[in-house]
Amino acid sequence: VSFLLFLPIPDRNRWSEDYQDCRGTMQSPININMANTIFSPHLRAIQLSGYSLPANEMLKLKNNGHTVVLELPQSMAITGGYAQQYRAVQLHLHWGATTGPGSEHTINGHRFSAEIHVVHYNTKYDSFKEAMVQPDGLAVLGAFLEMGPRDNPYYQELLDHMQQIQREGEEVLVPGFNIASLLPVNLKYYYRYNGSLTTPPCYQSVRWTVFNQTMMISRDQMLMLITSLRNDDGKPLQSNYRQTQSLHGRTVLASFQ
Ligand SMILES: NS(=O)(=O)c1c(F)c(F)c(SCCc2ccc(C(=O)O)cc2)c(F)c1NC1CCCCCCC1
Ligand SMILES: [Zn+2]
Repeated sequence: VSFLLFLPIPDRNRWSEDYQDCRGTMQSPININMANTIFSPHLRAIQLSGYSLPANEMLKLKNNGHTVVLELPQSMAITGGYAQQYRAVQLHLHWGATTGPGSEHTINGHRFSAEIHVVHYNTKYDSFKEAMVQPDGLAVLGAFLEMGPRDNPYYQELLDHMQQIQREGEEVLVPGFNIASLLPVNLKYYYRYNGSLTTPPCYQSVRWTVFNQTMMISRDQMLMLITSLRNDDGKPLQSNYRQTQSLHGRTVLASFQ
């Protein structure tokens, strides 16, 4: 038994892949091969409630060293498109660098410029912390961002403040706005699969929705996103996406044909 004393004890603060769930068989992100998705007519349009926040509701925007996180009130909820109701926790982004794109999910092997994740927890659990270890505990809405000819005024609500949180740990308060404007207008067309958090502890507790419609922001806005933040080493916070994981036989459903 004495050799057990010499086993390395994982450092709880190290966001590394030595958490056992990170080596599980239901990991995210994944490549979505459109030819292998299954059309499911019972997948209803996603319904959002309470997403339009008044300007006097201030939200915390934080550089946590890995991404930019906007904390969200639990008054925001998913009320359609899932079997149960989910309440919002936070949203954050994944992006690349000037050398290449940075979405987490890929479609037919194509990586998009960036990806937004809006994280929610199942209200059948008392708290997010309790929910995030349950198989039906979390719902994350994901949408791809691409570069287009015009500035996106809704993403500008976040990008306006990135210069104020350049260093890890810095945070700023931003006025509320309609968070639904960060997601596609059409919430009917999406992919659905069971997966995980894409960062340690990699809990396999996420019912993923990846929208088919892509959001457009301008080239200048994308540059702002990929050049504003520094990580805990003071280096540019870029390409903060995890490699795609094996499906291990999982099926990806599509709400459209
Ligand atoms: N794609 S994702 O949803 O898995 C995801 C990532 F890929 C992420 F990379 C992140 S950020 C990395 C995890 C982290 C690090 C520091 C802090 C802090 O100092 O407060 C907090 C979290 C990140 F925050 C999230 N989402 C989080 C999952 C991690 C822990 C619970 C918080 C809610 C959702
Ligand atoms: Zn994410």
